[in-house]
Amino acid sequence: MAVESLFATWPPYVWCSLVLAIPVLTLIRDVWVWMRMPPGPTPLPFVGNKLQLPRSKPWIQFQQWSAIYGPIFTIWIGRKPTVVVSDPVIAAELLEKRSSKYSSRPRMVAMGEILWDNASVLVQPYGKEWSIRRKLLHQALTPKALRLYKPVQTAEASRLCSHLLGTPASWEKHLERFTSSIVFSVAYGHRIDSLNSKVIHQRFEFMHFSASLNVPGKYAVESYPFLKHVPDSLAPWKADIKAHGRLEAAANMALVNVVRSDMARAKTRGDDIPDSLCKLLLELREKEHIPLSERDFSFIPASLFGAGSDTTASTLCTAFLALVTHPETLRAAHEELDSVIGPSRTPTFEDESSLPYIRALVKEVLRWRPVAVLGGTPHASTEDDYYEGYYIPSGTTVLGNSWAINLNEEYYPNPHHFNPARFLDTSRSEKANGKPHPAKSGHSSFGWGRRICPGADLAANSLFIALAKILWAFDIEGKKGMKYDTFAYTEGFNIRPQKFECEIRVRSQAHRGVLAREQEHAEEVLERFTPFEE
Ligand code: HEM
Repeated sequence: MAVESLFATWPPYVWCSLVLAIPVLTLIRDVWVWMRMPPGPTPLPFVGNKLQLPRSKPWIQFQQWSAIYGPIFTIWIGRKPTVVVSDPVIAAELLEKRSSKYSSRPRMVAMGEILWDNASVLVQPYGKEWSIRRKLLHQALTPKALRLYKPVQTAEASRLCSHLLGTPASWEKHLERFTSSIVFSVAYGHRIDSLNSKVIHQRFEFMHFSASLNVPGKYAVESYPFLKHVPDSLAPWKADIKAHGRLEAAANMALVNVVRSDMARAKTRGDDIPDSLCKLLLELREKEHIPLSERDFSFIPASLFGAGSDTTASTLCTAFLALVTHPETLRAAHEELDSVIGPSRTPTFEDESSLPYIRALVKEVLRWRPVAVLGGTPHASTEDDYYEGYYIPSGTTVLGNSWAINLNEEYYPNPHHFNPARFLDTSRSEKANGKPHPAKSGHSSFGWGRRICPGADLAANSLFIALAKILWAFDIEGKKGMKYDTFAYTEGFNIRPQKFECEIRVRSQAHRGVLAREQEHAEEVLERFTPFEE
């Protein structure tokens, strides 16, 4: 008998049982997995913990759950498990020591696959395509390459001080321009003179659009990825995303072409053009085969703005909030700068090793309020694994909750107290200093293992030079009678303090004179980095 005629002879109750059996068996499988995974809030069948997740600041709820369920717990988004880690040692064990299993990203169909067509290193799954891009980024961010970028970082920091001197009330905008200009100068060898430049508007539009795709539940394609194969004519949402993707790719390629023509002019007319990440990669591309299309190649320098500008600016905003609310740290910084540098010049990178307090202050800012509050983009596992007897199936999303990790009392006693000194004397007792953190940096704000932020040293250099010069030049204090809330932060993947006002005053006329002199020198350095037009 043919199979079809066999099915046709089945009575309806067999069909009904079969239809019922699918969800029941799925549920039994889910319960079986759930029972073996790290414990967490009890999920509902098929819905998971979706209804228990707060709309606002989930990292706080996650921190509270870690107090109940332990430093590694599971939550379910529908039928997909997410393991949340709140302890730096466990994060290092999974995401670093076992990084061959935990270095992928959860699938992001709308953003990673439809918009960017898998060109962006940030959301790319672990594998060959990712490692080609990652290797190129490393090649252009080696310690030697980082030294090439220091003059522009120094000059931009002097310029930042001069802007703060002129219009202190616009301090947040000045910080944003500073980090945007560094990112563009490092990526393409062109500076940003104003946040109104076209290129900045365009980048912000791209960032807002990609962020708008990442809203849970907005696109059915995230739960049913086969929908990405529906023809564009039947899926206007998809055609719209693709159109945005084409615009972004064209803009990225246009920026690479700017550098290409700079290099051509340097060859033919001997123009003196600055070193940039894009230039280094184009030179490399001339020497060796890089298996990336023109479009895919152009996403590498472009990744610097999305990943490095807002994060660094937000960290500087946090530094201002910390200084305003912990004035004793401003006094300690002034003491160090006055004794090591004195009043007749501002600090430079050469002074870094003689300024331990400023270096500790940079680390403490990164720890105190981690901008990538949930560890940036989540990791995903690619093999089944066990941790302390708990099962972690392949395909699990793994979130390092940087908020809970960086504010973990066991490692950082009195964690909400902004105290750079905790990074100064690491030989102090565990009671005074907390348990030692597994990373050399002493915090987890740049992520973990093979996916750790490739721009960490570049960002740390920007933070150091900006804060060293600002602290040398200014008093930063709270406004009289104004109350400051150190928990008032924005929502989103990257957080920054909600807008606040503060007093920024130059420390003396002598300091003002030095700033003016150094500003002149900075303009000379920056001349080579011709600005993008407004
Ligand atoms: C204070 C500033 C910054 C912070 C706090 C920060 C933090 C992070 C974090 C937490 C991650 C995810 C790491 C992980 O998955 O384990 C990340 C990834 C990344 N960051 Fe940064 N970042 C900063 C600045 C920069 C800069 C200046 C660049 C420019 C080169 C950059 C480029 C990237 C890229 C390309 C990735 C994706 C890496 C990958 O998926 O393989 N970041 N960053």
